[in-house]
Amino acid sequence: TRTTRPQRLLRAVIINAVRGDPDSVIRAIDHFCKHTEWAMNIGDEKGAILDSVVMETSPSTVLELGTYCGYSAVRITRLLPPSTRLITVEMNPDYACVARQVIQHAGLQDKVCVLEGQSADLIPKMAEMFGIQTFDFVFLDHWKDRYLPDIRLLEDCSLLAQGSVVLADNVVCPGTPDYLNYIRSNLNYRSRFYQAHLEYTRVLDGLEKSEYLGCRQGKRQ
Ligand SMILES: Nc1ncnc2c1ncn2CCOCCNC(=O)c1cc(-c2ccc(F)cc2)cc(O)c1O
Ligand SMILES: [Mg+2]
Repeated sequence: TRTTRPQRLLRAVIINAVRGDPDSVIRAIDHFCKHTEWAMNIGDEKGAILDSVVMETSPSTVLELGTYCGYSAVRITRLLPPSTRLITVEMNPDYACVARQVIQHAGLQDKVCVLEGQSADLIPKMAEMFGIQTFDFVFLDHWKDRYLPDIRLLEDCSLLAQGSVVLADNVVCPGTPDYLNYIRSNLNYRSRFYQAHLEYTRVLDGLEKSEYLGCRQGKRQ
């Protein structure tokens, strides 16, 4: 049977990227997506915004929802201090398998845990599984209609602390209107929109960064 797009992306990484060099893995994927085959990685333009938010947050505990081929896992993890780990959740086993190999090619396999399963099932088990209390940084990049239920679930599981940062991809394209409405009208968050473009295209897209302010009452009128 024909290969899948993630398998063709992985082959491009193995052929073109230097093993153990995360930046060459990022460059190889962006080149593949620009010149060979589009794929739904955050990409270089939005990726640079992701980098800057990770660096300004300098998180100790990081959660990513929606691994796909591991591109953003490599982008995030290459910026983390040695003792920090990324937990990334992917429900598609074929994507997870490719992501583990991309992450390994980048030499970051000891710093990333790729969990297979539905975010809704795994979030309530995170604290117990990893012996953590809260996440300093959360990156949302999975099903766009899961952003809102999952941010609520993170709140209900007390996995956000004052100062935690949540960064959401694709808030314009494909779009996450219910999430944006919730997070922008909620006094427990301070949000900022970063205008950009859908990866490897001229279509408008953007990222929404939201800082959790702790649990205050009420909604903005
Ligand atoms: N743990 C979990 N729990 C639940 N669900 C989960 C999960 N883990 C994975 N999944 C399944 C969803 O995985 C992929 C999600 N990402 C996207 O769908 C996406 C789509 C586009 C896009 C496509 C076509 C266009 F024309 C224009 C834009 C662009 C992007 O940047 C995207 O990120
Ligand atoms: Mg995305």
